[in-house]
Amino acid sequence: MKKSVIIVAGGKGLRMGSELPKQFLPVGGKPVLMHTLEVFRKYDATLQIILVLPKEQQDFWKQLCKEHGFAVEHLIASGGETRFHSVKNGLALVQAPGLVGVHDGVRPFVSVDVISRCYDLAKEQKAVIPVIDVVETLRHLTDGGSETVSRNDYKLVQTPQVFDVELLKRAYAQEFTPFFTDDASVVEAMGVPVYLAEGNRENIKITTPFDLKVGSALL
Ligand SMILES: Nc1ccn([C@@H]2O[C@H](COP(=O)(O)OP(=O)(O)OP(=O)(O)O)[C@@H](O)[C@H]2O)c(=O)n1
Ligand SMILES: C[C@](O)(CO)[C@H](O)COP(=O)(O)O
Repeated sequence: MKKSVIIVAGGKGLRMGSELPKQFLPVGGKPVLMHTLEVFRKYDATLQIILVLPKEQQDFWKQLCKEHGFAVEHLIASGGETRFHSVKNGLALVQAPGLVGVHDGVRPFVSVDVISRCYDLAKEQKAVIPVIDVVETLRHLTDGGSETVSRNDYKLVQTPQVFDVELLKRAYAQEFTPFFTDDASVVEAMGVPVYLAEGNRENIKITTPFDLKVGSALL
């Protein structure tokens, strides 16, 4: 079965606040994005990798690849206005039938085990996402104040989110709404259930300068 992954790195990184876009910041001597592509290549030597980058960053990325002797083969698609639009641009390069994963470029610490589990389960389940337990106490904000809710009723959602290609293409043909914060929410909007798989705690999304410090410690 043909397998692809769309690695989205088309965002602005506003919460990181760095001049260099966060996907290019060095962790352990090389850009975040190179770690991310490498772990997918390690998972499967034949996986089609599609990297989504803003148009204006594509030449810089190619230059970085030369400088680092980075040889992981991949296609490049252009970033869109939101994550939804970036995924849609990447998806245009994927052909059915098969499985396609969508992964945040800024999640370089996903494990090969988690990638493998999500693709394996997606052969049967069609829509699979990795999640982890909530380890802190959760409060829900109400009109008057706030109240404790059971953390056992919630999960934290990660990527890669893996789908049957034809299903994901149908999902992404829907009109965008701001409620679409990940790929599962887009698929669910068609009434299709999503299967939960175990993620890995190290699979953090590098969002703020604090996450970069955690990332360096994880290497
Ligand atoms: N228009 C967009 C917005 C986000 N993303 C990608 O989606 C992933 C998760 O988004 P997030 O961490 O929020 O990245 P940014 O949108 O860049 O960050 P911020 O919200 O702080 O600006 C990132 O890999 C980001 O590059 C994307 O491909 N295209
Ligand atoms: C897809 C995601 O990483 C799952 O946790 C998350 O929803 C991305 O959110 P963001 O708003 O782009 O940070």
